[in-house]
Amino acid sequence: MIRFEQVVKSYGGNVAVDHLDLEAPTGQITCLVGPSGCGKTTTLRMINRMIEPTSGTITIDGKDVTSVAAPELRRGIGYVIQHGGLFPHQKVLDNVGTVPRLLGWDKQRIAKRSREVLELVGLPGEFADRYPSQLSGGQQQRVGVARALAADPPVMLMDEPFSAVDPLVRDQLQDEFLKLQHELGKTIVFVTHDIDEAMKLGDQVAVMRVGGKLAQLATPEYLLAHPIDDFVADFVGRDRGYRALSFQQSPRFAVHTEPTVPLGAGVDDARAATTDRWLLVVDGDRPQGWVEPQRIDAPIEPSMLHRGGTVARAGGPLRTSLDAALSSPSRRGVIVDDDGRLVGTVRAHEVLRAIEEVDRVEVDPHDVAPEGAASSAGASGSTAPAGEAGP
Ligand SMILES: Nc1ncnc2c1ncn2[C@@H]1O[C@H](COP(=O)(O)OP(=O)(O)OP(=O)(O)O)[C@@H](O)[C@H]1O
Repeated sequence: MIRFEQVVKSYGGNVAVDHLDLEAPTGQITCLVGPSGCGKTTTLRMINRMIEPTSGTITIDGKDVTSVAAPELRRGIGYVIQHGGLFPHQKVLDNVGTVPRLLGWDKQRIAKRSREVLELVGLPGEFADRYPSQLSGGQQQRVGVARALAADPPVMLMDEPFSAVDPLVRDQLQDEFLKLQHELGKTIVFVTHDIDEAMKLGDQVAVMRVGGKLAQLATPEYLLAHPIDDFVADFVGRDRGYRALSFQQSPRFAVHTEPTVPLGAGVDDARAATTDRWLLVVDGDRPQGWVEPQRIDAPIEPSMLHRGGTVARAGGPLRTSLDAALSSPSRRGVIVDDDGRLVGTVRAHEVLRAIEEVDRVEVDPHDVAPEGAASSAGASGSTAPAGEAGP
């Protein structure tokens, strides 16, 4: 666990981080999020002593970070920054081997491990001999992650690692990163200014306000349900009720059997299959898209399918089921099992009924502002430990 106790960093008269108390639990992702200049990067860099605190202590697993020489400390902590922070004149393989080299590993072991972590982040062998400029932004970012992982440090610090890539690639990198973390279980502190990213990645999210104060620390689900004050509520966004659905698993609402026809079915078969305007087309047991039987005049082929509409996994978050229903041309959301096989369909009003039946996460009694506290409950930081914040 990484623990901040009353940590202050000031530059002359300016306080960048103000009496910060924060715990980043072992094996979890703690996201630091907040407006520009609120002290996120300063907080992160104090962990590996790239910045020294003015006062207060930071410990990793109970050990004060100042008790270890800074270079040695840094070798034991993975660090990833925007654009990957790669050395432009070194090949990918050499970039990845940076820390193992500093640790004095022999060449063979460094090369073997470097290839192994590159594989882990989805960059097969052929990338090893390229220079960073010969990679896309997303690939450079992956190399940055591989480099941080090379010596298998228990702790990783990540400063806006995915913010320089376009939204689609970012989404993909985030998904891969979560999968990797699921396997590796590192203790991660992750700085981002993007609340969606923080909510997606964080086991817990620390919202900071300008002046370097912690406004609230809680699970994403808890933050959405119980923002401590207007600042946090504004920051987590106006559509937070809807977003909170991402964290609510679907109760087992009834899924209806949906009439289907296979790809290649003729006009008559399609018209006989349903009296509804829309008909679901499948390939084997996998949904492909919708057609309007009354509007087709030839056997169904892929180009005729209306593919608008997401599919939702049975038992997945309510938000995806609602999305599936609302985005479907038939207004019936397609539900599939874990292998993508058709289970049936659901309508938006049925999902909404299920939503009404789900309890909101309970407020944590420790989360209430003490009598006479300054204008907001979060003035001295409010923490709802991840363990206590679940439903
Ligand atoms: N070396 C420095 N000298 C003086 N002030 C600094 C220094 N580094 C940071 N600051 C100030 O400390 C405050 C916190 O900066 P920090 O970079 O930690 O914020 P941040 O939340 O990471 O911001 P951003 O999201 O814009 O990167 C800011 O007001 C910044 O101007």
